Amino acid sequence: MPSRKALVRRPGPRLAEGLVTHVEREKIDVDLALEQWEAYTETLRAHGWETIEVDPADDCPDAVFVEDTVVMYRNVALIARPGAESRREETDGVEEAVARLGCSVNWIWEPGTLDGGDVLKVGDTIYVGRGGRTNAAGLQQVRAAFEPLGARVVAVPVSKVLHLKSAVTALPDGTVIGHIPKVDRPSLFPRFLSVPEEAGSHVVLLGGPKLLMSATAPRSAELFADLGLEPVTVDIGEFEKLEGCVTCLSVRLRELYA
Ligand SMILES: NC(=O)NCCC[C@H](N)C(=O)O
Repeated sequence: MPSRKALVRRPGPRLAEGLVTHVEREKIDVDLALEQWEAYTETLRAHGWETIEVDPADDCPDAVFVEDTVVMYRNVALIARPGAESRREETDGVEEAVARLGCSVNWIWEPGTLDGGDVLKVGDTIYVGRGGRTNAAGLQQVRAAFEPLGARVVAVPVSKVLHLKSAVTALPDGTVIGHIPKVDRPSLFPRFLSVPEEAGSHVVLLGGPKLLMSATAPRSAELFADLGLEPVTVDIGEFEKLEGCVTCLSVRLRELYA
């Protein structure tokens, strides 16, 4: 049976010091962030996902954005090497967590850098964003790790947002969605649907027609509902102030066979 496990990592006390690159810094309410994180993880569980908490990394302000630390393809966990120095130590606990789950573990090595947020999988196509956090060596290492397993790696320029998945994600049928002003090259995707709000570009596939998305994109949610999908919304406002989105707060492990 394919698994339905999701790695998550609770926000630490230094969350407010998290990095901001493309947005103005705003004040973070750490208690509210924790409440939002609890509600996010509860929503995953309510939709059949077993959440597995990675050990906290309280010295790392951005550790809650666990997606950036590892990329899963089949049962292989490729441990990232974050593009921002301040995030490098976040991978330690993640390495242990995936090894404990029985994943085969591989690593991005220096001089490669890669943030998991730059990797979008659509079936066996793996889009890798080449932008502020992921360099050419990192991209090449993703090819070396996953192409022998049957993946096709497609490089995508990213200049307008932090990560590839800040610009685009995909619907259950593989259609890539994005808010045009934030997408460098929509023509790289075989099927592309534009959405009316930036936060509407970010969906986590919960299974079947259900899409987890931010409450700040009501018009995009309406568009998805009109297409027969079922948006499930969460408030992640405190994380959005740090350029986080619904995708970056978890890593779903869908292809582990227990
Ligand atoms: N995958 C993601 O979208 N991650 C968000 C990371 C936000 C964090 N403040 C950072 O700049 O690294």
